[in-house]
Amino acid sequence: MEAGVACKLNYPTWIESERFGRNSTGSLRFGRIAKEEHKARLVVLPHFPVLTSSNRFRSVSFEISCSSSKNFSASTIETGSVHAPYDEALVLKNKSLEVEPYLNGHSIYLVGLMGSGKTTVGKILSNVLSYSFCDSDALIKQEVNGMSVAEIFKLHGERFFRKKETEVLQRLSSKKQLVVSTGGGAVVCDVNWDYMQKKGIVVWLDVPLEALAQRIAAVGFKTSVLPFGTEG
Ligand SMILES: Nc1ncnc2c1ncn2[C@@H]1O[C@H](COP(=O)(O)OP(=O)(O)O)[C@@H](O)[C@H]1O
Ligand SMILES: O=C(O)C1=C[C@@H](OP(=O)(O)O)[C@@H](O)[C@H](O)C1
Repeated sequence: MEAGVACKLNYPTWIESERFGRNSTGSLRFGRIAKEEHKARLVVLPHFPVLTSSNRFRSVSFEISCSSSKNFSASTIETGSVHAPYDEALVLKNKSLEVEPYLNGHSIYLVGLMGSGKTTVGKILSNVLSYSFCDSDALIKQEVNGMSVAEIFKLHGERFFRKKETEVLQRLSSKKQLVVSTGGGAVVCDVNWDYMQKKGIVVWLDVPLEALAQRIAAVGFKTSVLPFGTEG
């Protein structure tokens, strides 16, 4: 199974480390379609030391493991460390440029919980890679006359929203050179994975829950409230 492509995307979360203690690590997991009949999953686990005001540069260690399907246990294929400049966006930009030659135009689907940074990271990535940025929630809203996600859930129910979400991902799956910020719940539907991995690479922004809570609290639930337990 092709595992030669080991992408090293670091997604630092040291901003959270400052606020929430000294154990935060950032991790970035993404899948790479090795061949049509196989799906490879590469997992990149960068480990970030905590930001200290004195040092501009820190060594960021990472571990890359690879498995040939969802079920096989991943084996570590590479570990190492990079000297990361402090600017988070710059780290992301530099790593994106490093990864770009391996992408072969594959779209990138960012998944993760609400507040994990799918939109923020997605816009930086699309800019650096000269890809088009898409927000699946925004595409769904366009189809329902600009109604907010909360209004869609309230008026039509979650089942309606999930159906629209799958239709949007199906349409995007035939396109290349996209960076797609998916909705936090897109991963709950298996067929969405098939569409995202058809011509794309799925990247999971795995942010510590404490940091997520702070971010969502800072922007307020009104932006993308999810009336849990509603069925449409
Ligand atoms: N790496 C980060 N460190 C700190 N705050 C972040 C980071 N990435 C995103 N945020 C903030 O978290 C909030 C949610 O980010 P957003 O990109 O909208 O997440 P999502 O699209 O996954 O819901 C925003 O206020 C954003 O500025
Ligand atoms: O977690 C979820 O199920 C949802 C997250 C939201 O997207 P964001 O993750 O972009 O907020 C939005 O798709 C909707 O409220 C459903």
